[in-house]
Amino acid sequence: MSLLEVEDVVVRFGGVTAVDHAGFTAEAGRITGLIGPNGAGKTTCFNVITGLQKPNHGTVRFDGRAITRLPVHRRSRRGMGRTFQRLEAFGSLTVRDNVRVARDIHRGIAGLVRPVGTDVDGLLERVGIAAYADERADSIPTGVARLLELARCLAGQPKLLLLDEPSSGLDESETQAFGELLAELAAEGRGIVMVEHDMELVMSVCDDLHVLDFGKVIASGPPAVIRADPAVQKAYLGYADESDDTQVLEAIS
Ligand SMILES: Nc1ncnc2c1ncn2[C@@H]1O[C@H](COP(=O)(O)OP(=O)(O)OP(=O)(O)O)[C@@H](O)[C@H]1O
Repeated sequence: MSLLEVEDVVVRFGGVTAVDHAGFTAEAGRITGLIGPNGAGKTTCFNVITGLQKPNHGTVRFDGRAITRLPVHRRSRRGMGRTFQRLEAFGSLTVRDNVRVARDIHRGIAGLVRPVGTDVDGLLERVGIAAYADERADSIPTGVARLLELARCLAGQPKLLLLDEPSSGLDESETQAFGELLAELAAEGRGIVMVEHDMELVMSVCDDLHVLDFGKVIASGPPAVIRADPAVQKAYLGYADESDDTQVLEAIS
């Protein structure tokens, strides 16, 4: 049994079929990449998994149970954590208080009455931003803010982490350090699924990849297999003139 199972999911927006009978899995202890050209349906899949988007058809199973009809907060309680491409921290709070609030909210009423659980300063150390603990979140560099997003997500002690464009705004050395941190977090048993355009990061850090094109999963497998898959190369080659995907051509060819 996989930690996450997405089965035959369809999402339509009027005449647009954003996700077209897509199915894929993600395992505990592994990093799974969801990749594909712009508009392929990656974010819509994330929204279906986390409960922000109701599918027209299909099932999502998490940790052995169907969650397709559960609201966002109940999926979160069951151990699903998500970061967003747009940074979501509270700007007027310090970095430490942002993580503290995330932890206490996750614990619900119990968290507000008796705020114990995740060691906030330990978490800041863990992701490498302890030096910024007392800074306001709206004054920190983007690279630190990305790590703060991750710390806020980890504060809920998720079994599955869903990361939407986590390396966006990071420079090369920050991206490399981030990849190493993700590998450590997965090695501790968490499942990680990420949507990411930085193909160098994807190819170096992911254990498994699923490639979406026009809402369909056109290939699944380890990075070496995906890189050599003619259908994947064709899907990206069709978008060769779009700057975002230029890197993909370099990475997969
Ligand atoms: N709320 C919406 N209403 C109408 N169409 C939508 C909506 N959300 C997404 N779409 C369309 O669904 C398709 C898939 O979009 P989605 O954002 O899931 O793709 P993506 O792979 O995440 O793209 P990107 O890499 O550019 O973020 C696109 O054609 C998009 O225009």
